[in-house]
Amino acid sequence: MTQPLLSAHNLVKSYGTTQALDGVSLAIGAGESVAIMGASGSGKTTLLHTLAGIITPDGGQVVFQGPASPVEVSALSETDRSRLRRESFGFVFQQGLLIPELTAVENVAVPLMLSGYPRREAEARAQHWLQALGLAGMEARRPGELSGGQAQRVAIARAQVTGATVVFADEPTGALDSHTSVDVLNALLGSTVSQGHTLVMVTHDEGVAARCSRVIRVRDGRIVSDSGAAAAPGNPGGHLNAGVQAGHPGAPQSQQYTQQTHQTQQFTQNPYDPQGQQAPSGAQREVRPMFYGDGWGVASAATLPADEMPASQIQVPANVPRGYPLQPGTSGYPQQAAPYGYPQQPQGRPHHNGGQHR
Ligand SMILES: Nc1ncnc2c1ncn2[C@@H]1O[C@H](COP(=O)(O)OP(=O)(O)OP(=O)(O)O)[C@@H](O)[C@H]1O
Repeated sequence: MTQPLLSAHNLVKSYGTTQALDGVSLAIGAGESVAIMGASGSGKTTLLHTLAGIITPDGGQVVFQGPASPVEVSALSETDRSRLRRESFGFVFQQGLLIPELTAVENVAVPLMLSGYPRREAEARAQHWLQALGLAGMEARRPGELSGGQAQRVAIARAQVTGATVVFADEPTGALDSHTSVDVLNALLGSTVSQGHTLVMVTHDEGVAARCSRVIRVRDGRIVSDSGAAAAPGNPGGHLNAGVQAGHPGAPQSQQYTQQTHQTQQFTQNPYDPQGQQAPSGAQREVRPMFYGDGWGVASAATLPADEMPASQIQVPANVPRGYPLQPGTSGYPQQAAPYGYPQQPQGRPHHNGGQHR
């Protein structure tokens, strides 16, 4: 590994008296598939969420190598972390966490719409992804009309549609039978690492972990083994928990983001739908705010048929800043071919659409 794509430096996180992370350091390169394993309560999800900028650590740093410069994820404002998650990271969870009122194609299109793509273009890209993942003909189905494996493939399409550099998955096959698990895992690996992207996945399944290029085992909030530790920069001896040294190239002085005193945001078990958030202004009907694909979205109430849901109901709050540097198509953004027929990443910026989106 020359330059880590994502690195953690001495991460510490406590919940009350529970030490969920106790000095975790690691470095992950582009194109790696990393399985995080460990007993229940060992800190796997906390580590995944901290790497993804969902949880802010009490101590330590997470650095993401953006195309322009390294970004200290753990020091970003909540708004900038949300934008980073929305535009550079993808998420797949055990239960998919699809929006039940929306069709498959709408679910996949939402992250693009949140990034400013007009609905038609977003849905066209979403449709390509659904087809690539073997879901042609199911675009108009709602999550309740899909099998568990199909719903997970929709979730994978949603995670990939923005051209995410890193996909984080938390037990993506945990609710599936073994046959369906293989299908979903093939889809996940084929759409990420096969395109040079990175997959970081929590799993209890040794068979799933065996398909990954690297296995990290966690116990009591510490890394106890790492099959890729020797490859980590600054860790030539492969010492556990020693992944990256202080003074790493991701030092925050080249930070392009607005750094603010970050607020600790308490997430519920569903990080897509945290409590206590205010509905964005301008909502046209009764809505519930959704933290969707790590952007703000507005899902219609259950009474609103999905086919009546205009793009204008999916809005980004006014305080999301423009000019985010990590755009698909930007110099430095991976532009590798899609060897398995997966759609290419979106190119360039979306068209303006009457100011409904940023
Ligand atoms: N929001 C929270 N509030 C309080 N304690 C928490 C919270 N989230 C996690 N914990 C505790 O932190 C520790 C690590 O939790 P975490 O969910 O990261 O473990 P895990 O390895 O992913 O577990 P599992 O495999 O059961 O999902 C556990 O003891 C857990 O009870």
